[in-house]
Amino acid sequence: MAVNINPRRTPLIAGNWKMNLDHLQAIAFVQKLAWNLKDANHDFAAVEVAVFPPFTDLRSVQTLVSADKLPLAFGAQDVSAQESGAYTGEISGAFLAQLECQYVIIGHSERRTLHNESDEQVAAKVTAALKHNLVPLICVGESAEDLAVHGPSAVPVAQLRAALAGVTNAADIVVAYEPVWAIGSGQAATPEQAEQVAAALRGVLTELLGQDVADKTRILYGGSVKSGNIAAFMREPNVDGALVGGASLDIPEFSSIIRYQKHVGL
Ligand SMILES: O=C(CO)COP(=O)(O)O
Repeated sequence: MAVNINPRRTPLIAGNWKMNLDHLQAIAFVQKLAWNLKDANHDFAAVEVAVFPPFTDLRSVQTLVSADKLPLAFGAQDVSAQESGAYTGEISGAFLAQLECQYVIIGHSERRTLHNESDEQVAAKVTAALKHNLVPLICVGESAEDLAVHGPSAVPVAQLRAALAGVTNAADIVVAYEPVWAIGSGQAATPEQAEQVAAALRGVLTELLGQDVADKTRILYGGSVKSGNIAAFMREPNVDGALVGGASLDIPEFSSIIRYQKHVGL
């Protein structure tokens, strides 16, 4: 099996906390995670680590990361397509940039399904993120029904095409392939399935943004990632990391996922 050694793409292990951990819990969590990784001599340049707390935690996380110079990236779980104004409950990319967020998750399946987010809204949010130099972490993925009807790649490919509608070829983006049926189900995709879709997504990047951008853009797999299955995903040539939900809330488990190279000797 191929080992992921593309030198242009630093693997990224990202923790999507969803609606978990308040700002006080976030401080304790991030501190412990950083200590745990430091104790384990984690090489952050070799495998980047990012956390995605709820909006209300971001200021606390920013303060901690900055004061203690923690080598952790962080971002928000969503962003408004709007800049400012009468949009009750929305959060501008300008505010996230002020909080030194590096990333923002856009188009997570929970936003698409629970909040009816359309491909057009996802594209507008991607444009808004890039405007503020936030790296959009664009989520795509098929439902179980899509999988049965269209196979694994069709819907994620169409979603990525739509999300990139306003993107020019200089953009720094991250793509996450998260099959809806694998999220929170304990039933991850097989590494082969993830690779097949990731390769198709890289084809879309090549077509729309050019070879150079496609070569350096990280494509993550998400959906029931655990310490026990991460290494097999990371062996796939087009899988450059993981977007981890439930397992990112358990420090030893998340740390073990981040340190996947250690326990498989990659
Ligand atoms: O939705 C996810 C990350 O964004 C995946 O969640 P789980 O890792 O809990 O399956």
